[in-house]
Amino acid sequence: MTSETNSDSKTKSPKEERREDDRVIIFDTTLRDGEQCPGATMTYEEKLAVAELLDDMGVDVIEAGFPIASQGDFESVSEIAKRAKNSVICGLSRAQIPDIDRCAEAIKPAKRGRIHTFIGTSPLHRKYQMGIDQDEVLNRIEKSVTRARSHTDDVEWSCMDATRTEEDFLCRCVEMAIQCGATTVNIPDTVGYALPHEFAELIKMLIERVPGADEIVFSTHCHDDLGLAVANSLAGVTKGARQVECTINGLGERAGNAALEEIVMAIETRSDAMPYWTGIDTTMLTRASKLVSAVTAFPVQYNKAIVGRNAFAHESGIHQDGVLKNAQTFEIMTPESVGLTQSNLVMGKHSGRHAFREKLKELGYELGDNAFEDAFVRFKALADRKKHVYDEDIEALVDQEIATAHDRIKLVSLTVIAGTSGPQKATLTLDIDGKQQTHEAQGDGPVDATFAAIKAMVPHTATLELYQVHAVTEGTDAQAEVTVRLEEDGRIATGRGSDTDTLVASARAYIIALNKIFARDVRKKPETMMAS
Ligand SMILES: CC(=O)SCCNC(=O)CCNC(=O)[C@H](O)C(C)(C)COP(=O)(O)OP(=O)(O)OC[C@H]1O[C@@H](n2cnc3c(N)ncnc32)[C@H](O)[C@@H]1OP(=O)(O)O
Ligand SMILES: CC(C)C(=O)C(=O)O
Ligand SMILES: [Mg+2]
Repeated sequence: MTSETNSDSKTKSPKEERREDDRVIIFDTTLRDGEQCPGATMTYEEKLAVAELLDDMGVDVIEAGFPIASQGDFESVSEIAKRAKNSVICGLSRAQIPDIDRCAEAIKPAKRGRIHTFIGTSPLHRKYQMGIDQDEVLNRIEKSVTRARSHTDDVEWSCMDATRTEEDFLCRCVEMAIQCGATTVNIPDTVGYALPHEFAELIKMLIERVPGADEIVFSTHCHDDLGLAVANSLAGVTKGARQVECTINGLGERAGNAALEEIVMAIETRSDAMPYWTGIDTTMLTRASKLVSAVTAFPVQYNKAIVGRNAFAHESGIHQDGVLKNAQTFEIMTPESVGLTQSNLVMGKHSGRHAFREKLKELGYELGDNAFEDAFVRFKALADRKKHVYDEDIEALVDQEIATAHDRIKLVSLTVIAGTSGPQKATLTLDIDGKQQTHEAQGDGPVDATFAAIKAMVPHTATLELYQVHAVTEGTDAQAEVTVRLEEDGRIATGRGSDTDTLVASARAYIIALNKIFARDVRKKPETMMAS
């Protein structure tokens, strides 16, 4: 790599020069492996929305779920299969006939469907997970892949824990899968154990040694336990793998999977050093990241490559100076290439009303004159205290104005009767539009009773999509942090409440989410809001 590799003289291979052999198939498993990480469960509608975006973005294969896992998973895979325009829709199944048949049924509506079947091959998985020997593993590969091929021509087979499997045995397993009709052989680093040079050698070894290897596609599926998932996947590609399994924001079991956005942008940005290419519309990466973060309620870390909020931010003077003169001094890719419509407006205490109005417009606010003046005065006060004012600060500043002006509901007091003798009751006092009201409600447990009391006093159509409790600290006096997600007309509002009393935290979280829904309605009509 020379200093010129990322300069004006950098030569990217034009599209027409791209060789079909160098195309890397992007297999997204956000809806399957991604959803397997604790707390990332998505609703049916959320899965459909994510799948639609992945399809539009040019993802080649969408692993939509594990159909035997639940009726819900079956239905979402099936609906995604029905709706997909371009992507191949894939379902996962163990090396068991009922799993495979259920998967085949789920992907049936797809224009192009794939069955993905897997089995553990390592000594640990053979002995402890399944209690079977090498011959039985081979027998199950034969039966499962053959069964999958009886349903479809597109069959992927995976050797779970491949990187801790004896090489000779792994070769025999891969050979068996190919003989029985697997068209893609996926090599998972299930526990994120491999180092890049080892993973590269493993792919090379399999391609060189296994008969029929040149007839099929080798795939990588790397986990990030040592932070090497992307490096390992790319190392595999350099030795012949042509499918990479990955997820948006790197979501997935434990530390996650290889991040799709990082794989795609590494291939795109370093096309001077690697001949590979993908079919992904990179300008949709930011949207995809935001959508997955919103539906899973998993925040994206600020310094996350490609999609973190600091990924293209420059705050220090020397960097700002360089970027203003030529962005390439400190940027190896443009924000626009990943779909960031980055503003040239750097907001600070020296900004004036024109810039502030433009910024508000860009963020989707149109305030009346009085509201604008109020917001501008508070923005100036904030900029005096803060070194850099981010878009989020301005949004919070204006939203807070809207929220406080329209904080229709406030919690005044809550008394709950719980325990085994039942019925569980909540007596709740709320301040609604400045007037105090009290209501007693019964429920199926104290949380249900509390929410029933809120619903009785503040009738609304939003439905409860998620209720989650986390202990912020340890011990029986821990602060409980409750997350409540409400859905109304396809839009989500999330509320977080904390208190040492879980029920008070629950009531707070619900009320915050409700207030957000009311504030949003007002935000749709800014002038009305300001007039009120
Ligand atoms: C590395 C990965 O990501 S693997 C995918 C992990 N994802 C998931 O597990 C999510 C979905 N899973 C589920 O909903 C459930 O685990 C189900 C429906 C698949 C199975 O549920 P259950 O029948 O209750 O079994 P349970 O999950 O407790 O145990 C797994 C069983 O599958 C067996 N098994 C595990 N992997 C495989 C495989 N690839 N092929 C065949 N059998 C397997 C285990 O040995 C165990 O069998 P046993 O009951 O004979 O001991
Ligand atoms: C099911 C397989 C592909 C998997 O997720 C893994 O091994 O990590
Ligand atoms: Mg995995």
